Amino acid sequence: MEATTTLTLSSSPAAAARRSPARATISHPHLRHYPVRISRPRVAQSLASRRLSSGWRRRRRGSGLVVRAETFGQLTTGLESAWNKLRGVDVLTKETIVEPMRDIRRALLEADVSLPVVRRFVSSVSEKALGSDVIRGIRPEQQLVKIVHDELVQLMGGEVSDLVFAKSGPTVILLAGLQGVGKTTVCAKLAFYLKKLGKSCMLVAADVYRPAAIDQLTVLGEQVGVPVYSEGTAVKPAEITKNAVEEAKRNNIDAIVVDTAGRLQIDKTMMVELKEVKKAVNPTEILLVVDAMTGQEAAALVTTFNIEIGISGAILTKLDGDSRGGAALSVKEVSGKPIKFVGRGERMEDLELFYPDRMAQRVLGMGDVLSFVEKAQEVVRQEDTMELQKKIMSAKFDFNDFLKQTQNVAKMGSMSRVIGMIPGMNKVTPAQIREAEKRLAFVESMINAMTAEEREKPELLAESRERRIRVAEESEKTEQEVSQLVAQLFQMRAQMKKLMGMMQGQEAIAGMGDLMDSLNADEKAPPGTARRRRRRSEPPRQRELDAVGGASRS
Ligand SMILES: Nc1nc2c(ncn2[C@@H]2O[C@H](COP(=O)(O)OP(=O)(O)OP(=O)(O)O)[C@@H](O)[C@H]2O)c(=O)[nH]1
Repeated sequence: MEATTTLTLSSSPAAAARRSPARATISHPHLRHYPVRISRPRVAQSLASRRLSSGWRRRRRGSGLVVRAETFGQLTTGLESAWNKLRGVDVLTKETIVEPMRDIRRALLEADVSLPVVRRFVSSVSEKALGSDVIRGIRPEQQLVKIVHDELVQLMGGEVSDLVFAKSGPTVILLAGLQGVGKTTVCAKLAFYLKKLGKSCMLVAADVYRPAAIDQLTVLGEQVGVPVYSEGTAVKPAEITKNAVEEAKRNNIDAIVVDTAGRLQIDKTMMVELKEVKKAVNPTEILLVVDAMTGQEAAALVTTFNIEIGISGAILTKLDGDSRGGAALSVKEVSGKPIKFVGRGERMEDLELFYPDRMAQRVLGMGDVLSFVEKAQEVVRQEDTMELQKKIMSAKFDFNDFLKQTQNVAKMGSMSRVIGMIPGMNKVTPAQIREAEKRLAFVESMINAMTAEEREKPELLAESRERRIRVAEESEKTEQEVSQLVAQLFQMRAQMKKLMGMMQGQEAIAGMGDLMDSLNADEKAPPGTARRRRRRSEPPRQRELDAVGGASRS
């Protein structure tokens, strides 16, 4: 059964002249889940009140983190109160997430995301928050930031949706959109983008109702250095576009971008005209240009155009303005069509591919926390911990584990930027971490020179000087250095027992500090010193130490 759309428009000519909002109620079977109320985009308002943000604003939060916020300042702040509600909370539970979820819901609604989208989002975040594992060293609020980030990415379509190019013949990109949304500017920006990709391009003036639009396109074409195809205002847009495709073929042009007429509101003539162009040239891409400042209305518009003519995606303009975020967050979810590009200013280079991941980071303004959580997840896998715990319990911590742990500490080094954020880690200085990274290369070469058996049974090395000499020769280190490494492993076994007690919660990361001490300890100490120091802490097995100590002396 073919779907039908009913548009009920109510706007007096006088009101239209004043550009007051025209209301349109869409009823369509596909919109069952997303009842939307469309009002004509607040074009005049958005143009008049455009307050361009001055780029990134840096703010320092109470937590001591440097947080960045861009256009979605209000949304970012709203979400921030959700994280704040988790201060002092140890774990995410049904009870502890009630308040933060309420804040997230409020923040999204205030950002003009439609209610059904917000409901689904909040329920999905709650589910993930309750089902998430406790990760050592990560505070509940940091965990929630990460969950919300991942959900935002999904909400916006997950992956970047790049332009599609025709397999043969010129790629035809048809642009549609209401008046004043930035369509003509986008035409030129796209041409600029295509040129950067090394594609030849031509602009097509198919807005036959406004001679000024043709002039504007001609000027912009000159600005970006691409030809503009025009047949004036007397020919039908479908005809012009068809002829333009032929012209592009003759001149071996890779892509054409077609500028069509914008209207103050969705009307039948506009849709019919677009359908005719579509039928005449079968465009590779049909992109609807929408104004980000219109919030969820932008998402509803994309839905309507998709139902009416079938589009391949949307371009969101004026994201540098007062956008609250609703459009960027809702378009994909509501319409099923991806946002392909975003406009962030009036210059030709201000058009970028839409990356859901980057956008989510911008919304949250917490890139640092996110990369920290990701890195910590990578470094401190729970399974690894369990495995390590078992090994320590059975005193089987060997050179393979030693290497893994050393690598982990070095990995943490790459995040020394956020070191202060890690509970218990602030006592480890970035300089120490850098030292650990250097040490890793040193240690790795010796461990690589060991046989698999020696790595698993360090006792073999402790008991045999020949083995140590062989490892030293193969790794181009001194025998003394190898002896020291072996001694260090046994020392670590002893210290690991201490670490075990701290394996749960934040304390475990603090244990990394001990690990660091252990790695750095005795590094420059002469053989034998390690032994004395060790006696002060928990002593490892005497036989092992004697063997290594003896080896050092021998
Ligand atoms: N700040 C900002 N302004 C933009 C952006 N894109 C377009 N504009 C401005 O928006 C105004 C309208 O852009 P046009 O390209 O003329 O819009 P249009 O959709 O072609 O309008 P009609 O031709 O009337 O249908 C111009 O002043 C553009 O410079 C953007 O991403 N950011």
